[in-house]
Amino acid sequence: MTEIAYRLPQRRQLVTALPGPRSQALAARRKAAVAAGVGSSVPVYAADADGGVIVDVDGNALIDLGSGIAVTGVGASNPAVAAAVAEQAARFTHTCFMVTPYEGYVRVAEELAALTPGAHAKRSVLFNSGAEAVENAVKIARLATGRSAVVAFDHAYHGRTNLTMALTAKSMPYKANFGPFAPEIYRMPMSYPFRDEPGLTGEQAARRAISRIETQLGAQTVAALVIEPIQGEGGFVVPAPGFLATLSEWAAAQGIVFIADEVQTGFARTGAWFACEHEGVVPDLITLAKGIAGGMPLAAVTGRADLLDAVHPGGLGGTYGSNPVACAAALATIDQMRELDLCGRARAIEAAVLPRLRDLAAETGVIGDVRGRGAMLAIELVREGGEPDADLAKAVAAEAFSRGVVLLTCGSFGNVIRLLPPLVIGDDLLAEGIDVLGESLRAAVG
Ligand SMILES: Cc1ncc(COP(=O)(O)O)c(CNCCCC(=O)O)c1O
Repeated sequence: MTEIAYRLPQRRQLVTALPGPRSQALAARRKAAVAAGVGSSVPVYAADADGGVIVDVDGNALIDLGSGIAVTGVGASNPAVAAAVAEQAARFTHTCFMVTPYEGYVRVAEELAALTPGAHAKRSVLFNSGAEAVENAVKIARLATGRSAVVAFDHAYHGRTNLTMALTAKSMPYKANFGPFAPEIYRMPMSYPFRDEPGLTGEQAARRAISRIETQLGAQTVAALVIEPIQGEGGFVVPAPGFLATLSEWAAAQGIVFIADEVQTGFARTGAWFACEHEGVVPDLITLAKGIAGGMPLAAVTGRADLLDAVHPGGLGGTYGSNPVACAAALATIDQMRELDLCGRARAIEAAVLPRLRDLAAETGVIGDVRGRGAMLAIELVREGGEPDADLAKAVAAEAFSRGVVLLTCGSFGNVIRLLPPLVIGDDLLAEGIDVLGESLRAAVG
């Protein structure tokens, strides 16, 4: 694998209490200026970041196992991405593609057509955020099918806009008191092997959902089925083999648009360009964001040309969608993913980390499930009887942070510790991060 040259020392180093004085001062200023509704996982403020390290404003170097929620796979200051951003910004930062178009958009769309699953004719439309992409994928499916019902799944997360909140399962903090929500959204049971009845196969779980759709809605009323191939915020739920393929085949037979939401799973994160590939599923539409542009805000709906071209001229767009600087970042990011073989690196991360998580499970007895693919891995923490232990997950993340590791939790029950390291993280630093996870788990369990 290509050697990576880092700009910052790839080491964990704490030089003040956490948070240090500068972070504390920033926290006070934030309180007076930033909405209280915006949360942060850690109480320190970033000053620099490179590879697997985030340096805070007090000089503390932390191991990053979050990648800004699965975004900085190529690193938070990848030199090729930074150069592409600077070069484009020096030429023009914006003309609005709906006014004066530019090549960057076209090149990104060409890349997405080539990279996403399926050899069929594809089109893309670019946006700024994952939620915007999901919103528009549903718009396209409804227009193309003339139907209005949309199916989402238990534990799903699709965004914070009104429609994507309706698609998202967990109320607090994403939906509570923000309703009423968009109509015609229907929630079906997910394949959640750890919490399903033992032995339920992926196909059986899919048939369970299909039966409810047919009984409660009627397949012919359904425009789209929206699903994350591996659920992210809902707990890194990897459906049983066959679940996605059974749903996809059934949807095709019913004229239902199969939308794979790969905002969190896309762009090498799971060890393939897209997680659908692991299950041999070719989605009709795929929504993309996060890892696409090395940290610059860009999102996309890519998929069947007949669906996307069904929309009337002017029916899709937005002022900033496909910002040219973000497009330049995306092109550089995709090149870096190829050059550094980040799909291979994600698979290597899985091979190095999953066995260690399983050892931790055997040692501690508080890990009910170890799961994930590539560099999207998780442990689900439980009490004696298997009930979710969100308090323990919180305590582990806090303990890890106190030791200089940024670790994220997730899950419908808040009891999942997730690992999302930058795909460019070095082996030694990653191993140290997992050491700290183990130390933190032991300390939290007591
Ligand atoms: C599958 C999937 N679809 C859609 C989205 C939404 O993407 P945006 O770019 O945050 O709008 C996500 C964003 N996930 C992180 C949200 C963090 C938070 O807001 O608390 C996702 O994971």
